Amino acid sequence: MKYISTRGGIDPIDFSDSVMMGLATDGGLILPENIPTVSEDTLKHWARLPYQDLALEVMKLFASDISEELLEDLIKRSYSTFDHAEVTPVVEFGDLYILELFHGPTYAFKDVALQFLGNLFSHLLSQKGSFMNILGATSGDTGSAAIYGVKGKDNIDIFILHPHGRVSPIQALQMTTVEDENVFNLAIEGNFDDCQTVVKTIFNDLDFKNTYRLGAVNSINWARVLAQVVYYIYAALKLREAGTEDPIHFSVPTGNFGDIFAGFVAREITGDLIGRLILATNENNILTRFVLEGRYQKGKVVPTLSPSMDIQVASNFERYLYYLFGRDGKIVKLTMDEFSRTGIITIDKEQLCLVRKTFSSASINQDETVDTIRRFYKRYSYVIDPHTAVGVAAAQRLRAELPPGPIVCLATAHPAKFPGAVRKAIGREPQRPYGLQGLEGKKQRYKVLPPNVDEVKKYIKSVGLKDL
Ligand SMILES: Cc1ncc(COP(=O)(O)O)c(C=O)c1O
Ligand SMILES: N[C@@H](CCOP(=O)(O)O)C(=O)O
Repeated sequence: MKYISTRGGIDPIDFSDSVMMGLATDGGLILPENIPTVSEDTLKHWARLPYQDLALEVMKLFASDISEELLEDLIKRSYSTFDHAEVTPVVEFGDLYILELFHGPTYAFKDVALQFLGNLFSHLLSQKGSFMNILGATSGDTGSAAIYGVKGKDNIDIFILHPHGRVSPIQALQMTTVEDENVFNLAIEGNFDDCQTVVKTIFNDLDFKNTYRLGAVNSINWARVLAQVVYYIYAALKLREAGTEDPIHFSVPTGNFGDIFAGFVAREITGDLIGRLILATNENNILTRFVLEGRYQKGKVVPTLSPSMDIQVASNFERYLYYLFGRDGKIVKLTMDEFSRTGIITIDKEQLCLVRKTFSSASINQDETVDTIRRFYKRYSYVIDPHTAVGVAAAQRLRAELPPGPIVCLATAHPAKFPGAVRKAIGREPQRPYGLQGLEGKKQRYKVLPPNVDEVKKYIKSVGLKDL
């Protein structure tokens, strides 16, 4: 399998090179040259596999330059840190299913991909005898998951930008209390979009990227998306094995469009197994407006109770546009250049029809989010986090307009990461799992910086060029 850029400006490269490249050197996002599809017989075989074995089957379709033995070892090690034997179990609640994605070390779905990516980076770097400075932006969860994926590894330093004061206090502590010397937290005086813009601008400075050997942990890195494809297929096949014949719909709390794009890829691979993808947003609803109106128009970022989704410019949306625009890199490039100038992308009616065959969408406000946590708890004695609640509320609102089929809601984070929102809903904070206890007593390390590319570069330069 070879990899290309959404903007058509790179020669095809191998999986390993695409992982190291992160953002494509032409400013686009990396995608496989094609998305393989599998037969019904293969799906029947996959349905009987444990999570790790399924991950191997799916990933080997895309990582053809990595030996099966190595891939298997990376997968086994990556998921040995999870506290559930099934890695991402599916739990039934009345007419909905919850796909629990928070059993990894930092209690959010990001661990599924970042435990794997941390191990993959480490392997590729030691093979080359090389070193990498990871640069990433977070609205709360990618940061800690990436840090936990690489902390203490001696061929990697990691620089994570988070919006100062705009992630939950526990999310901030998860990042800033890590003691390993290869971890650098930058608290940016701005919002997540500012952090992401700084990171992407720095990646587009190819001299700087090469000199400082920058690597990406955000979902601009294709390996992130790939690892997330697995749990959609795993959950859908679980329901298929349990006797469901209709296509399985997924409700996905969405911000940067990485997770739901993984759902799109899973849907392409598996034919009719997966039905509609419900794109659930909070008040930062640029993507909902796109699905409803065919217009992708930047607004202002609004802080909400689901802060990890407080995003306007969705990084992976460009990957979807590539498919929507008939895999034409030139059109994608023109469209993205236009978007940089005007802040608007508009599609025609035919394209909007295509969008709506795949996606349904709803925007859920904060009162609805709190109410959903409350009602779910009252009915099932099960606490969902505010991001998951956005997905559950969207599923409940849209159910009547979907074709027949069960809905699986992605539980993207453990509720204990967002005690404030949970307290609002049920009058008490959720029980903290072991890994989130005692954070407040620990020493914090972070540097406050303005949302300024030169300041961030200066900081990286001051600590980031190791002699090997
Ligand atoms: C808990 C949680 N839910 C949902 C999302 C949205 O996912 P994505 O950015 O892949 O759309 C995020 C952030 O990525 C998150 O941290
Ligand atoms: N919500 C994310 C934002 C970054 O998204 P990514 O999937 O591109 O890493 C976060 O928690 O940081």
